[in-house]
Amino acid sequence: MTHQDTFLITYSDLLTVWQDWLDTIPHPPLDRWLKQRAKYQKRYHGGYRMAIDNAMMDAMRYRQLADALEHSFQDPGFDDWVGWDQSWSPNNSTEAAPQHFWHWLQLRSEADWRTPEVAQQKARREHFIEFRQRVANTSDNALFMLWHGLRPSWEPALKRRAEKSGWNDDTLQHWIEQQTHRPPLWLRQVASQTKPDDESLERALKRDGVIVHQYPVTLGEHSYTLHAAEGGNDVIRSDAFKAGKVEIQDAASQLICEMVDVQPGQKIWDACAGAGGKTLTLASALGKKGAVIATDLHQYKLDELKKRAKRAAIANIRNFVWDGEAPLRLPIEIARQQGFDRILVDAPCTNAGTWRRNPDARWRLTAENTRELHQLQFNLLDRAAKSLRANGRLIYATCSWQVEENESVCGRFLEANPEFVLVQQTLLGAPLVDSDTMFCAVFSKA
Ligand SMILES: C[S@@+](CC[C@H](N)C(=O)[O-])C[C@H]1O[C@@H](n2cnc3c(N)ncnc32)[C@H](O)[C@@H]1O
Repeated sequence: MTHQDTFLITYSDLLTVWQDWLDTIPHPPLDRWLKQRAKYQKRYHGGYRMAIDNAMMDAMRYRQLADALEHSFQDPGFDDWVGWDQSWSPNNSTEAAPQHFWHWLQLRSEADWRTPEVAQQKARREHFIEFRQRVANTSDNALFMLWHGLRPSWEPALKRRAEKSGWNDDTLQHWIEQQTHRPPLWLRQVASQTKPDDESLERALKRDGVIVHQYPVTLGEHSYTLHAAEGGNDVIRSDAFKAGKVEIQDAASQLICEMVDVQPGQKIWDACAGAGGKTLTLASALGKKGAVIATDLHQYKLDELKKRAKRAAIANIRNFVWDGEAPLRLPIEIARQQGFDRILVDAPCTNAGTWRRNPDARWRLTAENTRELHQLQFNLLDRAAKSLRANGRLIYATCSWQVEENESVCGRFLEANPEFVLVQQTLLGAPLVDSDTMFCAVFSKA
């Protein structure tokens, strides 16, 4: 049963929340905006708030498709979706009037919203069924992508991804289908540095009514057991979470940390640490020996990292701002050992691999933005690399599937830094795992 089944959303609420979001310029990330909004809109709480949030996420996924359905309803033979996409913009779409927009969305997401009758309702429903049939029978990737909430003009970039990762047509289609729904909430057990772990994650969370499932994942020659919460909404209210025994971290992020291959006693630099999702994982993998230096462009993110480290009782993290404009001035103990043993560059990116959780991020993807990020990613990797000691490992990661942000950056880096060798580069997460899609490359230095 979905939340829409239980909490019937009124049309006026759908319109109000959506219009408020459209009027908030520049558009903030939708999930953060919804969370903020819920603080002062007390009317939307509990299950009703979740139903509204889900409706907004669906609207975000299928906003282009709703316009396409309206367009093809007015012009039934139309099929040049790549051409149509080029003149479509999420910021000035004029195709579907609000009542039609929500009608198409309701059909696509099979939701039980209380929307009003629309003119030609029967003909519209028939058109929708016929369109869905066309998608089921099509070999046209552009139409298939449109139906699953992806812009048809991204097809060449996705094809490049499929080629690089050796995906066949079924794998590509599976990845496209995955983009229509959220992955589960992935969890990581935090190894305490002060107390031995006395119980499993499953048992600790079960007391608070959260069911945890185990998933075996193989990465190269290694096998790992990852955990995901069923439903997941109660995790942050659980005692285990409050006591810092469990962190929420996507499966692909956890696999990136595995690829860092932390060994006790090492000195690690997490160069784009943000609020420290990966820093905490690396620091707890070190145990009591070794240290992580966490840097980021933004102090406020590092402040959040400090709070999280305190909650998890992790003491071997130092942090300060690094803006990536020049190589890092090495702290004295790192200079003494002639550089870090491991450097992770978890670079800023388009976040194209996180569209399942953040459907709004897809409408911010542009070729220009990708080009600018490619340059920034290369600069950060190239400058961070200067701080690695001989025989150390440099790890480059993004949460994007785009070749231009990943393999292309790595290729350019190798050309500029012949003392480095590429050990491995791979996409992590979806389509193989039900999670976000990320990229990770490991370099060693002679
Ligand atoms: C992908 S996020 C890092 C996520 C983080 N590692 C985690 O696991 O939660 C990229 C980070 O790079 C930072 N960043 C952006 N531009 C930067 C720059 N020029 N120098 C250093 N960090 C930068 C951003 O503030 C952001 O926190």
